[in-house]
Amino acid sequence: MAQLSEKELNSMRRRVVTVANHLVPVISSSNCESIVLSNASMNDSYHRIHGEVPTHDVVWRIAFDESGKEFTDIIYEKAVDEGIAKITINRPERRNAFRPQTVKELIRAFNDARDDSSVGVVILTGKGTKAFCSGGDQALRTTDGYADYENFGRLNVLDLQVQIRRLPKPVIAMDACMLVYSSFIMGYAVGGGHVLHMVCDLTIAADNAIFGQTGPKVGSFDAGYGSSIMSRLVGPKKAREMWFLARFYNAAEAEKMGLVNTVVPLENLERETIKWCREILRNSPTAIRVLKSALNAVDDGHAGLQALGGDATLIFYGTEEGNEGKTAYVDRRRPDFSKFPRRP
Ligand SMILES: CC(C)(COP(=O)(O)OP(=O)(O)OC[C@H]1O[C@@H](n2cnc3c(N)ncnc32)[C@H](O)[C@@H]1OP(=O)(O)O)[C@@H](O)C(=O)NCCC(=O)NCCSC(=O)c1cc(O)c2ccccc2c1O
Repeated sequence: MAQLSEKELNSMRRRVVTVANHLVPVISSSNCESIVLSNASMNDSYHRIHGEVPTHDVVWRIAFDESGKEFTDIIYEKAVDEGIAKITINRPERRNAFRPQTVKELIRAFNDARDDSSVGVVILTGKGTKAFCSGGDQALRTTDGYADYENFGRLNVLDLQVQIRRLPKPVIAMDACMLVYSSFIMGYAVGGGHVLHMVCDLTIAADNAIFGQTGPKVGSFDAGYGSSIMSRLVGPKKAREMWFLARFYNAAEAEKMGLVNTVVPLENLERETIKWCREILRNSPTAIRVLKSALNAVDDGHAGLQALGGDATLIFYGTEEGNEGKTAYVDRRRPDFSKFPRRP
């Protein structure tokens, strides 16, 4: 066999490292232990230049909305010197069930996170160790939705779902739910709370999270995103199973179904979620923005095209060609587009 030159050997080594870099660390559903990437796979030029994702603890500070109003049903925080916002549903005594007020506050916080250009990723989670969110507060259900301080009902969580879907920054559901109950452990992202995590871009689940729809058991259903996005995530047959039987699924089953991105031990949940945030924040915000709208576009019809089209306009405004049109208008002269190529 012909001897390989040193150059060929180096080239082969580089190819092996490149392939290794595309291997994703596997989380075993049974024991949820991370299989750590070998050092070799981190020895490429990207990692040499960028180094490891930092693992230091986040320092959170309480945030307010643009009018400085205090929140009652949620906790809104931003990481000091990092582009991460965290929104926590704060009704642990109701398993973080939401009422209209909760949803109004969530909408204000998400609006703020969208408008704050220092924020690049938003985490949505639930307070305490027992639930991410158990959906609409059934004690406040009326004949026309959910009512707290008003004389009419609302289904305003539907507006929140749309807001998360269209937010031009990734939203990560952090399912930190754990309930130590006698000798077994469980936690809940169910009903409208389950829909909220599905609408988020990514879901990182604790190993003891529990997922499911309850609607048909309590005389309710989400025939909007709760059905269509679920069908996309888990496939039409599983979606029917989830809705018709209204069973609960553990984190390993949810991962297998494609409902969540990864499952980690509860004690690592926030650390892992922050790591994902930091990895995202290293990347081009515009690339991520356009990718989010592109990934949604085909399912979102006119609204999806509008978001993707808006991103194209946003980028075009930053070009010399786009600027020539505006400048000519302001200067009251004819625009000269002749210098711009008509690309193949
Ligand atoms: C989540 C549970 C499985 C947890 O069970 P567990 O045994 O651990 O705890 P308890 O059941 O004892 O609950 C403790 C405490 O919390 C109260 N609580 C829990 N969830 C809710 C809730 N959703 N609403 C009101 N209160 C809740 C519970 O009553 C206890 O209070 P105490 O005073 O007794 O201590 C279990 O709690 C559970 O199954 N919860 C109900 C889940 C559910 O059915 N959610 C509603 C589904 S429908 C929905 O969410 C919905 C909302 C919308 O806005 C829509 C809009 C448009 C279309 C569809 C919508 C929709 O379907």
